[in-house]
Amino acid sequence: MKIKISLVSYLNTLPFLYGINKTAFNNETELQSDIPSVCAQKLINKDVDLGLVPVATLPYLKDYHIVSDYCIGAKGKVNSVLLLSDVPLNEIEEVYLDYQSRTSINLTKVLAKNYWNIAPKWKNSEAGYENHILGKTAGVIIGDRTFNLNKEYKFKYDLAEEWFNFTQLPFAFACWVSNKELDKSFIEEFNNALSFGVSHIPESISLANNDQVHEKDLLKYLTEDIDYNLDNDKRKSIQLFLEYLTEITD
Ligand SMILES: C=C(O[C@@H]1C=C(C(=O)O)C=C[C@H]1O)C(=O)O
Repeated sequence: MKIKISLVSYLNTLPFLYGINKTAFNNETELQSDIPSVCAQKLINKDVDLGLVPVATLPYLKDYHIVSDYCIGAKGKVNSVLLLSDVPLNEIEEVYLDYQSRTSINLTKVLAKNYWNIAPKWKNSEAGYENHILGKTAGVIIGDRTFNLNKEYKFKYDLAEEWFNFTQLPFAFACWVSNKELDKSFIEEFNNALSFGVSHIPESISLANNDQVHEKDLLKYLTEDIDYNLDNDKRKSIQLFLEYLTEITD
């Protein structure tokens, strides 16, 4: 039986995709490409065995295993997870929460409560909500859509940078998680594939099917902004974030 994998459909997963495709490994797997909130739901529902899922999903999984030393993380600015606003933090009254996100929308709540000391009204969103970010209504936007949008707003808060200023720690937005114990040899092979991809970032860009962003900017984003290593500081950061998350009720 093939192992079913859901991975995030954003440009920052190209190195992972490249690694999986370039190794013989893809014969053993069935890949599905989804927005992060759907990756999360599929892993929770057991529609897939393994996923690159938002870390905020972890408390909702009965049995979970972080199977890899790779993640979608950042130390300081990530540039693709933003709170966008026409007004500064202390004037924001409402915040649209990106329907594609699970981690960043919760990170926004954690930072609002513990670091920014603001208590705006949280609003769920659906496709097209970007057009309603206006005046005192701000919005969280993640992923590829931020590349062209962020010039349009006067205030732009980078959530990985804000988290770093708050905790002095890097952040991991998503990591590779299985909802069951997987074969050791599979995990090893899988990590080799990811490692191959992460060490071939320039080549992985050839998979991009996106005219939103120039190749040069994409290379900078994948090599300087995104940090793929799930090191000890990022693991510590995930634990700290999950602790803060238990205090978030709305
Ligand atoms: C940095 C990013 O991290 C993403 C943010 C996620 C979230 O907020 O739930 C989930 C997956 C990550 O890919 C991004 O894709 O821009």
